[in-house]
Amino acid sequence: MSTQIIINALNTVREHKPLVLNITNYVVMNNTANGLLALGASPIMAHSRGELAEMMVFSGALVVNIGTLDSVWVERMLFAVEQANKQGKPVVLDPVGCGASQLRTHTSRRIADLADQLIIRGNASEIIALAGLENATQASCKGVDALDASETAVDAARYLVEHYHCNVVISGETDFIIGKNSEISLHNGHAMMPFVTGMGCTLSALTGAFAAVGETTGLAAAAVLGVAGEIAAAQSAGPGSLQLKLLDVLYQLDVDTLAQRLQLTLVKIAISNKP
Ligand SMILES: Nc1ncnc2c1ncn2[C@@H]1O[C@H](COP(=O)(O)OP(=O)(O)OP(=O)(O)O)[C@@H](O)[C@H]1O
Ligand SMILES: Cc1ncsc1CCO
Ligand SMILES: [Mg+2]
Repeated sequence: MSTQIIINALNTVREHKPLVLNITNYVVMNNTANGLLALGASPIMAHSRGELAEMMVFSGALVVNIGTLDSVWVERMLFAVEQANKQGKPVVLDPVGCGASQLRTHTSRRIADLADQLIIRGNASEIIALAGLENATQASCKGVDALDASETAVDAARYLVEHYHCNVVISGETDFIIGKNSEISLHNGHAMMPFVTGMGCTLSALTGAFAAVGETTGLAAAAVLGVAGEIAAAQSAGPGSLQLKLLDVLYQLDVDTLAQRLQLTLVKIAISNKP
């Protein structure tokens, strides 16, 4: 069932080419725009207050990535989220480096509080820091790279799902897609992937493309990037080639290869007695 949802979502993105509005960091603007194009979606990077409201009208989703934050960007991000809410559009939050500074942690929480339809995609350290649970094992967050295994962030992700009424994707060697009604672990990807900067940011951008066509769990993006990443890595001598090869593989990825390679496990499915 999950496999079919992923395939349908990829076909729909390619058919509809949704516009994804990104307020993202200086490091990854190029990677993530190219990732969206290779997937079959249409990126726009914008952060001027003078155009965000207009652009949100015809964008399918908003991706807010706090990677190179400063005071001007904080205000713009909150304004953009208000516009997304007004238009009934989903918001993907990438809380890059959450926990590394109070500014990042505080801003991530303000954005998450504000967004009506929210998906959070972060690495384990960011998810643990964002949740800030008192009994959490201390997340080690010194910068933008994860220093914790994704498994250790599952309780934090569950807390975020409840607290912000959102869906959460924890990326890492195993990705976890955590929602109110289901939890899925995904074992695709390749150990070379974290050696390319912005791989997680690309995942968040792709999450925006899928959300724009109604796949708001984050599963399809994690599955597609995981499979594309492992195929690309197998053909790459190192991170330089991987960064380029990934775009070719995303562009060429056919749904049969995707389905054959998927390694996902349904961890939990909610039992509901509601009709
Ligand atoms: N050790 C690994 N093995 C397999 N896949 C991995 C591994 N580490 C990361 N990935 C994959 O790489 C992608 C990015 O995840 P990662 O957790 O590295 O993001 P991130 O830390 O937010 O990256 P960045 O901040 O540089 O954008 C995901 O698709 C994830 O599944
Ligand atoms: C390296 C880096 N620093 C701020 S954002 C970013 C890209 C990966 O998240
Ligand atoms: Mg990241």
